[in-house]
Amino acid sequence: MKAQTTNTALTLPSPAKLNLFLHINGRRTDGYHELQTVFQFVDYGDTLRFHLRSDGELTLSPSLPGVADADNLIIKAAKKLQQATECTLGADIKLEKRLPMGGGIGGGSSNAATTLHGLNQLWQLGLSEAQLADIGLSLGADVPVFVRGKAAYAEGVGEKLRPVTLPEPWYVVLRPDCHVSTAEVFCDPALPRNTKKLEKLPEDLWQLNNDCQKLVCDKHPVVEKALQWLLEYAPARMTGTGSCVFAQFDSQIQANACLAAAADTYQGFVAQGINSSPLLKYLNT
Ligand SMILES: C[C@@](CO)(OP(=O)(O)O)[C@H](O)COP(=O)(O)OP(=O)(O)OC[C@H]1O[C@@H](n2ccc(N)nc2=O)[C@H](O)[C@@H]1O
Ligand SMILES: Nc1ncnc2c1ncn2[C@@H]1O[C@H](COP(=O)(O)OP(=O)(O)O)[C@@H](O)[C@H]1O
Repeated sequence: MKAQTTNTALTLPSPAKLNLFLHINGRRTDGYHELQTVFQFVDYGDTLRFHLRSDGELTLSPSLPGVADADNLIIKAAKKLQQATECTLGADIKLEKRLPMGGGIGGGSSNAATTLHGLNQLWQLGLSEAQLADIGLSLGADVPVFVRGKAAYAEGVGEKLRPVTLPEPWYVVLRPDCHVSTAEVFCDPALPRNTKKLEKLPEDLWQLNNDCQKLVCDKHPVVEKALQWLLEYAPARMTGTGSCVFAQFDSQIQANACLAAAADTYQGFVAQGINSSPLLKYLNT
């Protein structure tokens, strides 16, 4: 993506993330779950273009199918920022959506984080990354890691972040033809919620699990099928609460070959794991 920055317009990337493992350690009194996970970004995602308006209005185009603009995390993030800073400026926002929705790759949360950074810059608000991450947390547990832009070992509800340096392999990410709601997974009585807290991250994260995987695979056979298909090729697992599944490869050539073999049956993409979000490169801070 080419950087296009003027005083009145700004184009920014909005990458996906993978949860390399996901442990659920307990449930808080507010219903949210304590978890441990490692987030890594991939060099594949949406693009957002912000154009300054002086009248305070916020517009989004195109709208997402099935999501009212007022419920879109992009508009919600922009409104939160206006409220937090009493800013009277607005923006026309264009969204180029590539990431599947409800796939556990954090597209909505990433869009929210890119919007917070983008408008902070366009409106010259001068909020710190920590202030943006705080606003982000009120929009979703996954937003802070996208605001910080560093691969991280996360605890709490996903907001206590410690940057980690991971290998940057190639991934095939497949999107089985089903939408999994994060809230539904966390409400399910069959979800395991008492995995013992790790004291220390092991070197090899493949020896850990995604605690949501079995439940989602049992409920959605298409997810189980896609996972079994990938496992024929490489170590594979589900990301977040699904439905996307991913497999890890040493080279882009191997990953492309796997995706090509999947193409008749599954939609998906190849991307490299990256420890620093491409968003950071475009910010003035
Ligand atoms: C669990 C993860 C792993 O990355 O799942 P994915 O959404 O990526 O699949 C995320 O942290 C999700 O983050 P995010 O998608 O921002 O979640 P939120 O909008 O805050 O919450 C959606 C719903 O999930 C439940 N929820 C979410 C996070 C958490 N730690 N405990 C929960 O119980 C809550 O019931 C909440 O109503
Ligand atoms: N900008 C957005 N992009 C994607 N989804 C959004 C957005 N705004 C709101 N949503 C809603 O959030 C839900 C979860 O989206 P997403 O973040 O893509 O999935 P996940 O949390 O599984 O990774 C979507 O199904 C959609 O209803």
